[in-house]
Amino acid sequence: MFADRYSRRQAIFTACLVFCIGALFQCAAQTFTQLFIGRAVGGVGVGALSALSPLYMAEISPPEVRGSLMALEQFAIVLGVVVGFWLGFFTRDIPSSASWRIPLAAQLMPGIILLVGCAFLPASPRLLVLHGRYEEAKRSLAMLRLRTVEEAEEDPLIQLELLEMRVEATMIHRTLGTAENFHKSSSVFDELKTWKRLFGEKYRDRTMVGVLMMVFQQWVGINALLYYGPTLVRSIGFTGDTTVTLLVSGGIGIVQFIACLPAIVFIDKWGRKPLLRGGSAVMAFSHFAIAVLISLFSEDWASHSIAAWAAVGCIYLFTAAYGISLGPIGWVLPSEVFPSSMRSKGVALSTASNWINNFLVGLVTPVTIDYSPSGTFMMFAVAAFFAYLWSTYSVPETANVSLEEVDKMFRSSVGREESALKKQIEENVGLSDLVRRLGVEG
Ligand SMILES: O[C@H]1[C@H](O)[C@@H](O)[C@H](O)[C@@H](O)[C@H]1O
Repeated sequence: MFADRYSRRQAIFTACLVFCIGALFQCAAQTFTQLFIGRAVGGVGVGALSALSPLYMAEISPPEVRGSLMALEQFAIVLGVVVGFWLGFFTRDIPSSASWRIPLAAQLMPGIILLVGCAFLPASPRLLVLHGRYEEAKRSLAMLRLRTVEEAEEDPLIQLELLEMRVEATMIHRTLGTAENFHKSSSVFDELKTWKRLFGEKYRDRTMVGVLMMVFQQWVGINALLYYGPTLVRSIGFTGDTTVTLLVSGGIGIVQFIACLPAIVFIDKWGRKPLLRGGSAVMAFSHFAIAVLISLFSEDWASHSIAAWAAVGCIYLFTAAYGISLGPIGWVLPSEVFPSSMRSKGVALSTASNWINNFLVGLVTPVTIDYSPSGTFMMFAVAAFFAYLWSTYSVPETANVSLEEVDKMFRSSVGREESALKKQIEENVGLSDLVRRLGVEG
């Protein structure tokens, strides 16, 4: 709500401030309750930021490199996972509260950088267009594409981007009311109505893409490995030294981090779908192999050390496959599938799905490991298999198309009347004309 009514920047700044206050509380905590309150406040900030960042990045990126730029979010998340783990690892033996205060204080560093950095973030041109502030939108887009305003006026590609945004905004204003209405504060009832639209006929498909994306991202079990790594590693035979189990599970973060790099390079070249399909297939295979190895050898790992190492290899294989597919794409796809009018709410819902499922996996995993370690890996294998089917049959390819064109992919099922209206608007704002001219010149 805040992100739509004011600006993406203000919303990011506020969420970041909340996060920093929470982090300060945590590292200065004197009692468990204070630590708990600090975690809760920090959690509110990070929850909001995890929805706001992909939303903002999708809106400012040029289509050809949007996937790579957005995959940087995953890069940053995993960098945090790795730094957090290893900082905790190295400070764990400090014989004072510094052992946990240092890792908790480390959060403040990226928090403060972002807080200061907000002053330099250009406004989202899409939101400005939606608010009817065309001149500012042009200036902001020029800045984002490293042009002066005069150059932007001459550049047909920037003009095309701006016109596409205007067409979409006009469509939205026809359905939701004027630009002023969009900007004006709405009642709780109006807000609820907009949320309800996410589940109506027109947006249901996209809502499913956003929500399911995160269901699969979580249920293939990445956080089970990150949270319960040492326990899971013990379940595949490494029962001795705690340092070994910690090191193996610490390696999971590093593999995920390294795997993110090819994702950044290939996500726009190869597209989202091939990465999702290939990644899910490899994940299903590795989890399945671990489940089989556990059920064959768990009675006597000591005399089957090769099998135990093969299982560790499969854990790393899974992590690499996840790190190049569901990990980064989970943060890319939801922001791409929604039109501007519904993007902030759609992405917020997908992000909520991420955290809710993350929480559920965290809750369920210790119980299932206790009951059956091989069954636990089988459960993740099944989730990865469904992710494969879903990415094959339900996911649209969003690589290299503008957000407005993605909108068209879904609209094709929404009806002819609307496309006729859109054509009319395209004529009115001069988009069709520009496209014709570019076609002739090209
Ligand atoms: O994309 C991220 C990443 O893969 C993290 O390691 C994981 O902890 C998050 O839950 C996930 O959303």
